[in-house]
Amino acid sequence: MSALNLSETPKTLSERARAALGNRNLVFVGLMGAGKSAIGRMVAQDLGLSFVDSDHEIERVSRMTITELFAAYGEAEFRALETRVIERLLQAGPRVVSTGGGAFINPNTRQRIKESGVSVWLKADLDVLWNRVSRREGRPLLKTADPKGTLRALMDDRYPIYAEADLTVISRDVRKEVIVKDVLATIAGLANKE
Ligand SMILES: Nc1ncnc2c1ncn2[C@@H]1O[C@H](COP(=O)(O)OP(=O)(O)OP(=O)(O)O)[C@@H](O)[C@H]1O
Ligand SMILES: O=C(O)C1=C[C@@H](O)[C@@H](O)[C@H](O)C1
Ligand SMILES: [Mg+2]
Repeated sequence: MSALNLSETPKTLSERARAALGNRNLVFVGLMGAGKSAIGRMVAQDLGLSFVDSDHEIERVSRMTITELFAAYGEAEFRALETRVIERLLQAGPRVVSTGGGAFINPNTRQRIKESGVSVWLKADLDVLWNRVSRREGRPLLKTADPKGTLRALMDDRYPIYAEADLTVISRDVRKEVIVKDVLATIAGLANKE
């Protein structure tokens, strides 16, 4: 029989995840609709860290929406701005950073994320993503004749790259709190691997 150590208070899941993260940023990557913004904000709250979303930060500094930026300057300029903004956001950690869907695809940004934090890929299947993104405008890459086909093509192109993230959590149709708990448990599990 093992002795009960009363001096050690059991840590909560959030506390264990926070300890495993240490001084590193937590960076969410994945496709549009995966839940990076929604889940990232909730995880930050549980970890007691500040939260920032790169799409929102880009809109704030440019005083334009992402749709307006794409229309006025094109995707290449948007990507250049995104790279600079994320570089800056990663410097002020530890914090939780949710990135735009294309950010991790850029090799420089991917390298910076690898250096400054723990990355979590929120991975979802096509129908989950489609269900979520088809409800809201504001995603210029999906303004095509066949947006669901475009989303499928983005999955084919990008999933091998998102797979380079440190951790993967399946984003599915369950309550957001369930996904948050999965994320925290996966981060807490890092402590056993490192
Ligand atoms: N587990 C979930 N259950 C139900 N709805 C969810 C879940 N996760 C996210 N959502 C909803 O799906 C929508 C898309 O999520 P969110 O905006 O967080 O995705 P995103 O990954 O940030 O996408 P983007 O790359 O376009 O910014 C939001 O309305 C969000 O509230
Ligand atoms: O997947 C993408 O490339 C994008 C996703 C969004 O978060 C925005 O950053 C923008 O619409 C581009
Ligand atoms: Mg988002």
